[in-house]
Amino acid sequence: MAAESDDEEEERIDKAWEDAIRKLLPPGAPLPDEDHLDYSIAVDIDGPPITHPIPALLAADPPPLDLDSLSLRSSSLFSLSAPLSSLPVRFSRASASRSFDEGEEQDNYEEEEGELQSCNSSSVSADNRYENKDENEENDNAAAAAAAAAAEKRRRGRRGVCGRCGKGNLLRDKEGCVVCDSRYCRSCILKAMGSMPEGRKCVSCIGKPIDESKRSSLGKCSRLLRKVCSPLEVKQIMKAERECAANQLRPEQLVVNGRALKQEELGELLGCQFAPHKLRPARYWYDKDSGLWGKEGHKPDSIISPKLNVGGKLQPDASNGDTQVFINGREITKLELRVLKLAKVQCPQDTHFWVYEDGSYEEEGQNNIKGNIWGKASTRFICSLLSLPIPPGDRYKSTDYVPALSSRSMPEYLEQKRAQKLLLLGLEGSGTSTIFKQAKLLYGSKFSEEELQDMKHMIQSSMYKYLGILLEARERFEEETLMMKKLSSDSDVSTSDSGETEADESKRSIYSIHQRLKHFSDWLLEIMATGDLNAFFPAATREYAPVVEEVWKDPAIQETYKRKDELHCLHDVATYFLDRAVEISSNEYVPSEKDILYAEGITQSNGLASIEFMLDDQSPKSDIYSENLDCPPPLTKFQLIRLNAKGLNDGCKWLEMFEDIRAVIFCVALSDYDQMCSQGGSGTLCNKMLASKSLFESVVRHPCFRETPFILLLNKYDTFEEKIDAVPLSICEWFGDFSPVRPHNNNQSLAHQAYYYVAMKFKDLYVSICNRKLFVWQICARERNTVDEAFKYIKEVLKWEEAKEENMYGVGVDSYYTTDVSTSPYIRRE
Ligand SMILES: Nc1nc2c(ncn2[C@@H]2O[C@H](COP(=O)(O)OP(=O)(O)OP(=O)(O)O)[C@@H](O)[C@H]2O)c(=O)[nH]1
Ligand SMILES: [Mg+2]
Repeated sequence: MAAESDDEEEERIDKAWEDAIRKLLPPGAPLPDEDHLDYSIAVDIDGPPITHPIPALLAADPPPLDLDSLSLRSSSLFSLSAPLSSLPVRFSRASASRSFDEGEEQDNYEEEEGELQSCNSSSVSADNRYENKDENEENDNAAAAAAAAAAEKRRRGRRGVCGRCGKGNLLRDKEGCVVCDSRYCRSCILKAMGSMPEGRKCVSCIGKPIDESKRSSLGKCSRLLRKVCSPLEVKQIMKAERECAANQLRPEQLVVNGRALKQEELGELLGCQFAPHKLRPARYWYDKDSGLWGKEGHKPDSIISPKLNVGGKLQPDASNGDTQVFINGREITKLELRVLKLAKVQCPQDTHFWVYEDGSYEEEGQNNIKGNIWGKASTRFICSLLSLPIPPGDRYKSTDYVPALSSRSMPEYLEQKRAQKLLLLGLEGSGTSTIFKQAKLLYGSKFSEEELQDMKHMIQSSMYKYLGILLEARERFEEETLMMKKLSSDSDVSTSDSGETEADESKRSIYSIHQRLKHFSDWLLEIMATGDLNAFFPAATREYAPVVEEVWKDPAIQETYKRKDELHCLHDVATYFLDRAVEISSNEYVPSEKDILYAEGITQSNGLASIEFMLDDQSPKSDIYSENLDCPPPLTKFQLIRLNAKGLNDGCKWLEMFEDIRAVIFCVALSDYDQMCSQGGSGTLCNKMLASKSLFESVVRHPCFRETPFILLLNKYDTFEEKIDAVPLSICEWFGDFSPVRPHNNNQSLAHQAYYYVAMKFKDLYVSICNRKLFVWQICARERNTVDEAFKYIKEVLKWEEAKEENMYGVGVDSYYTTDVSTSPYIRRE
């Protein structure tokens, strides 16, 4: 092993870092405190290439910083111009990801996190994932004590410095001990950890149990270790870290059905075909007959191999259910009951079911199999949405399932791996379905024949809907105009000679259409009034296509369309589709990708939609590598669930159905700031941005999301940019204090300043509600690459949050909130 760094190199790196930051700041501005580096608003916009020389951050290994390759342009950094020097540095993590040396940046990121949490000593716990107090008390064992000692050490020590030499800063690669979390710089790691017979542990920690919060990182090598050890050494160290006796879960750390396991039970549990994944020291319940498995006091978490001889007897209150419906003696939870009802299982109170491992069930004592709970695809879909388990493999399909004790194959393992759920929400028209469809096109499967057919009907129906809105408005405008005409002609009555032609003329206006089209119009409006549009179309689509085209081209309708800003329900895609009425109406029409993206909605019913996809876990920002350096990066499974705005009515009741949401992605259309929509049943008009704000608030306040990170996607930047010069942002009363810096004082465009201001308004609102950090990203959902970038950012945020949860890096939350909007230079100060 060879440690090459020395003090001079350290100093040089510090200096290079400072230089790089200084270049991003206006001349003379002070360097921001490391605590104030903030990655939570992301911008990625075009701008002139950087003109200053590129600093060589890291000279030899890895390669030097290459700003040119990064699209990190001077204009993509906001809040860095002269009047902003008081602000913390903020820049896009995605842009940054392309700007910094990978490992360096990832560690910076983690270290910053680590930094932040240490300010909040109360937040440090052995494992903040444990959900109940009892568990914490139970787990008050050596590992927890070690973690507490480590936390104390972190609190005492100066942040970011090496635990041995005391040098360095937050931004430098460091490696931590898996027992006490002391962190060492490149120069000291080998001296502090020796030959690492049990993996990354200080010499004094060898033999001690690991800090449980680090279990998931066992065997995952960091970049720093790869710098100081050869690949073979890294492999051996990682193997030892995973496999050595001191680092294994101990049987007494697992309590199943109220009894701590014995060594042989632990062996049976870990060696079975469908073992519980991510086992941690905790109390679990296990239903041996069905294989259902969960944390004590909670709903089932997975279905593992049945009939294992582990733990005590399953208790009725194991999952804390209160439904008076029992499965194999356990009172089930409300969520399970809901699924049973959706699966059409009759379950009045005091029903006791026996459920077998394949999902077949019978009422206790009746000896008569009534059906299979998981037999229907719709039930499995609902289970997957509600984070309830379904039997692994095809168990629910066959009754002759024979548990095999070995041969756990990789695909089965992957199938069991739980998808990370992302809930996508937003006001109607904010762009959620466009994002959903982009994700499907980017990462999922192609649209099937059936989906395309559905999309085609959706587009055809929408086309008639747009036409109906226009025809209705035309009638109104015609009436208004004729009324005005009449009023003025009444006042001119003494001077005019009344004649027949004039009387006719007084019944016509620019909004009048030909009598033939009028019949069609009346008929269509009548159908729309009965709410029967979808039932009638698209069957009649082809027949009426020529009339639709004629109506659309009629001057009266074109005049009406000119006043589209007054038609709040008319979407701007109306012209995109109406211009092609005949083509779209034909039998042969197949929607193009562009049509699919421009169409409103995902399916005709446009309700709940969900897709699963895998994203590779490796990112330019990550320094976690699997032990096998040659194997492809691990994949993370995501489930994107899109709930449309209608599903959020009724006080967001639907949201209760979603547990285990890893992140809420809230979408807001930036261009909504001057738009109106009708609110609730009353039909009163309300500014759309304010409606978004109030929806956002109610979702953030929802008890289900108390611990869930939020990512705000500010969409439709393209339309926003187009209109911001003509329509002041302050037209929306929430943005009344927007005060842009004049262009000659500042090289940020007005749209850019306004975007930043809106982001800060939402961040500030979020902090005021839940005192947490809101992550913000800008997109144009119709442009695929911006959605791709957004998902990369979301993936990073999740990793960041995970690192925080696992309490790996000793972090505090306070300095997140230095982004107080009152410091924004774009706000007028009285
Ligand atoms: N100009 C522009 N249009 C966009 C953008 N994102 C979405 N749209 C369009 O806005 C319209 C509405 O977007 P949707 O994705 O259907 O909005 P939604 O949130 O699903 O709303 P509902 O389905 O109506 O509840 C569609 O025509 C999209 O093509 C964008 O970034 N820029
Ligand atoms: Mg839509």
